[in-house]
Amino acid sequence: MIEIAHVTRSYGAFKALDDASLTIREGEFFSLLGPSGCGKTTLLRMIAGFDNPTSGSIAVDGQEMLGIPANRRPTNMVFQSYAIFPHLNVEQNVGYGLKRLRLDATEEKRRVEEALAQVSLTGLGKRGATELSGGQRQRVALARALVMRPKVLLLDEPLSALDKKLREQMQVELRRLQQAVGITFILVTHDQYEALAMSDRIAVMFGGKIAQVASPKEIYQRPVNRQVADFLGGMNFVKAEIVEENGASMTVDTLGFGRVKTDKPAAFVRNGKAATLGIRPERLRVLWDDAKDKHEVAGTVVDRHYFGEITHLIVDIPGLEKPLSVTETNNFGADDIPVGAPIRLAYDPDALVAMAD
Ligand SMILES: Nc1ncnc2c1ncn2[C@@H]1O[C@H](COP(=O)(O)OP(=O)(O)OP(=O)(O)O)[C@@H](O)[C@H]1O
Repeated sequence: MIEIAHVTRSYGAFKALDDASLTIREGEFFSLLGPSGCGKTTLLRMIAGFDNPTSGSIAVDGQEMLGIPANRRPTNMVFQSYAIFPHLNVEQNVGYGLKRLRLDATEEKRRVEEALAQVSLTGLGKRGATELSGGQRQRVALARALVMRPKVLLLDEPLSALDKKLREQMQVELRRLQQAVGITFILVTHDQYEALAMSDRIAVMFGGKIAQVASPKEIYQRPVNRQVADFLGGMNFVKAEIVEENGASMTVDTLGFGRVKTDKPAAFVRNGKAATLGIRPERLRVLWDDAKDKHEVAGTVVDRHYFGEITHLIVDIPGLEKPLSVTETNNFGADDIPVGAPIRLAYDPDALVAMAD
């Protein structure tokens, strides 16, 4: 278990990390997600021991890490630029860190073999480091970290140099590997899909602060504020006025959707009677012909964008400040709905989430 408590890292007056607190559980695949410059790499480097907090503490399994050099910590880092040694072969690259442990030759060989098998590189041990594809180099870098049997593996944008197909394949593999070896993985990424696809939990960061920590589904469906909602994909925002609050739910009035009862997230910050409701574009469904739904809004299609398997419809709803963005599959012909056509959209009130502005 990793306990990050009130960690701040200042560069002069600038705080790259500002009072960040976070608990990462043992065996968890945890991602630090946020835009460039939000402080995620800074945090990862401090866990690794390559940098020190200006204040605050970082503990692994109850042991304070401050003052412990990187090579004495139960962590190991895989870098974005894999930094494998070009003059060594795969085996030598993977076994490099083991030299320090002075294992006997058989044991060293066994551990290298084991690490190569974990990343599906069995048989490639004698290959030169320069005779590998990008994906294979990435695996060597992973094996080189795993061979040290760290308690925590730290990954700094490890897939960003790979093309899209390979990246998606490696995401699945990394996730499978993490489950197989059972050690804690902490991944730094600015790619929301990568974080959603791989993680048990995600911390979303902005400007040196942690905005939300939750499961991928919770982060996507119940973002605590507009910034988190926006970063995780498209979101329609609707102005609302709170009529009644009742524990975890509340009733709000909107001009476009009328009066609706919605969930109130635990972290909801009250700002008088005003609130913002969010609904993801794919949670609005086109109602065809005479189909009826208990919850529907009616409007006019003002724009249409074709994306092959899906169509994006922009729908003007009377009373709403901004038109709604709707994602519909093309199974039923959403790609043929003409601009200017009247349209009705069904929604599930559960898909409307209240958030702080
Ligand atoms: N040595 C340094 N001196 C001054 N400022 C720094 C230093 N290192 C990092 N920063 C600043 O701290 C902030 C956080 O940097 P960090 O590398 O953690 O961001 P990041 O979220 O990982 O972004 P990226 O995805 O671009 O790497 C940035 O604004 C960066 O410019």
